[in-house]
Order: sequence, then structure tokens, then C-alpha cells
Amino acid sequence: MVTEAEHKHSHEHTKDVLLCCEDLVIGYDGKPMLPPVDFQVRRGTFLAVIGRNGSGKSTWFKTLLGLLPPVSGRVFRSSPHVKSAYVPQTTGIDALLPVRAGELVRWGRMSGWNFMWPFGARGDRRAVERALDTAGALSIAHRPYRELSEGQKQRALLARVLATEADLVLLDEPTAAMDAVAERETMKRLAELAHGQGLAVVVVSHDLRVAAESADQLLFVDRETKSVVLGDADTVFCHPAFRRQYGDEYCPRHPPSGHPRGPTAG
Ligand SMILES: Nc1ncnc2c1ncn2[C@@H]1O[C@H](COP(=O)(O)OP(=O)(O)OP(=O)(O)O)[C@@H](O)[C@H]1O
Repeated sequence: MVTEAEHKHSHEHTKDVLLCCEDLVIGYDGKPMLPPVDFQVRRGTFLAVIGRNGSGKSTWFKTLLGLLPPVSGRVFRSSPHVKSAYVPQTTGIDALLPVRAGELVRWGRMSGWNFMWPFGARGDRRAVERALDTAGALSIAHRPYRELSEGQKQRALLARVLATEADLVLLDEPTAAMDAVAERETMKRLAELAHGQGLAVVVVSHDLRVAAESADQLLFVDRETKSVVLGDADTVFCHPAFRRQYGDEYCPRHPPSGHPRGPTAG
């Protein structure tokens, strides 16, 4: 029986650990790509993974998901009940698939016997609507997937993963094809989803400013300097390894030369 205190506690679990990395080293064929990381992914948090092309972001994602074995160390879910959902960078969705965007999202809720009820339970329909709304995809739900623009397809795929109502959502560059406004909105919605519904959202993003605005923490990975830096935007943007790759313009403590901080005369 659940006591009142336990029940209350269960509703205060917004920071619960969902996924743990212990001394985790990622890489291919036994060759380490980055130094060991001790790291936890918690409920109610939004984490953005950043780094230059080829720095190891997707490799890290694949390892978290168990699609790629670690070189050493381990990664594990805190409970077998933790449900995760993933949108890869290049999706396996056939562009010629004769399906409407809304159906694709509904498929995100289907497994096993669900396929026997093509119209879905009322709860399913509500979840699909919510997911479409969060992803800004309500207006395209009835349009054939193959006719959507790349950015609209990304919204539909994002809605699909949200419809699964997973605890842990991993999105590899979900906004890469979106315009700047859509990207900012999507990242803001993902942050709201993490904070409001107690999900853990982990996103790979190349837009550093949008990532810094929306995410609680940034994880910078850099294969070249063998660095992994976790922290808030200031900590990461002012780290020497980050500045080596992106320059000083993101670090408020290191203004680029010729652009002094503070008000200018005249
Ligand atoms: N199956 C593989 N076997 C060996 N090396 C691989 C394999 N897949 C990727 N790599 C290499 O691992 C390195 C990191 O790749 P990864 O895809 O993790 O980078 P990324 O940070 O996600 O890059 P991007 O920003 O371009 O998506 C790259 O040098 C890549 O060539």
C-alpha cells in the first residue's frame, strides 16, 4: 500500500534519475573517442548536446540508447520501466510513404495489439492531438507526409516521438531543417514539456544560442581536444576547449577583440 508520504514523494520526482552513465567511454571498434564520463539524465530536465561536426554527438546518443556498445564503463536505465523514444538524425521514414502526417504520429502510440484498433482509443487520440500541438504540427496533420517540406516533416516526426509518451526523449538535430522561428519555438516547447511534464529531453543542436536559451544544461563534446564539458551556458561557452572550436564570441567574459563590452561613447 502506498502511504500518503510516499504518494506525495512520487509527485515530487521531477529530478529523478532516468539514465546513468558510469565511467562511460564511447567509440567504435574498441577505440575511445572521448574521455570517460560520469553522468545522469534526470526527469524534468532539458539537456542540449553541442559540438562541431564529427565530434561524437550521434555516437554518444547511440551509446545511450544501447545501439552501440560502450568501449568501457556502462550506461543503464534506473528502472526497466523507463521508456525512451528516439528520433535519429536521418530518419528511416520513406519519403514516398503514402501516409498522412497525423497517421504517422498515431503510429508512434502503436505496438502489438494496438494495430487491431485502427481508429485508436479516445486516450490515444488525445495524446496524438497533444503531441501534434506541442510539435506545432496540428495544421499539417491531414496532409500527406511526402508532400511536406523538410521542416514540416521534422515537426511530424517530433510529434510522433512525443506521442509515445516516453519518459526519456532523445532527439538528434530535430530542428535542423526548421526556419529560425520554428526552431526557437520547438526548443521552447521541448523545454516546457521537460519542466511541465517531468520528461527528460536530450537534444543535439547546432544552434548554440537557441540551445543556451532553452536548455537547462549544455553538454559540449569535442573529439579533437578529447573534451566533455557539462554545465550552464557560461561554463561551457567560456571553457578553453569550446573557445578553441567556436572562438570567443559566445563567452561574455571574453569579448572578441575590436568589440569591447559595455556602452560605447558617442
Ligand atoms: N560506424 C562507424 N564506425 C567508425 N567510425 C564512425 C562510425 N560512425 C561514425 N563514425 C565516426 O565517428 C566520428 C563521430 O561521428 P558522430 O556521428 O558521432 O559525429 P557528430 O558529432 O554527430 O557529427 P555531426 O554534427 O556531423 O552530426 C566521426 O569521425 C565519424 O566518421
